[in-house]
Amino acid sequence: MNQSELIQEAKRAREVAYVPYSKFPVGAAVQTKSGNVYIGSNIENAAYPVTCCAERVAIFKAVSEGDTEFTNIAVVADTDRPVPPCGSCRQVMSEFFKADTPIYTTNLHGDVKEFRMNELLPFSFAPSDLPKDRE
Ligand SMILES: O=c1ccn([C@H]2C[C@H](O)[C@@H](CO)O2)c(=O)[nH]1
Ligand SMILES: [Zn+2]
Repeated sequence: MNQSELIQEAKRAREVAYVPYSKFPVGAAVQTKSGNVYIGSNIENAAYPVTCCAERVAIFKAVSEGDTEFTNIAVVADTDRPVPPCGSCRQVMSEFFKADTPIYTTNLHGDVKEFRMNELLPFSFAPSDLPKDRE
């Protein structure tokens, strides 16, 4: 799936966002090496902090299917500039994405800004930072 098709999938996900509190729907679509595409939308909760962002829903759907090798992701919201993924989602992306994995951020005006993983979260805490001598 090419960039514009992936963005279309993210827009489709945005349509089913569960956002009764913020009324701010976000959509994401992530693609894996196996060629599968997983879509996610933000899912809010009356206990507000329990909310999960669209990006993490999409990534967790893939990982929960054993599909953990990602090639790219698209994120869309109705923002003036292409919507920047939050810090928590960047950390989750960094667990699975390579340093050069493309992240397409966009909005409903058709603005697209492409980043690499290491641009969105440089000097990230990584699995390799954990101590190795733990049982
Ligand atoms: O990149 C982003 C930024 C925000 N949100 C969600 C979280 C919350 O439901 C709403 C407002 O922050 O948007 C996402 O899903 N992705
Ligand atoms: Zn987020």
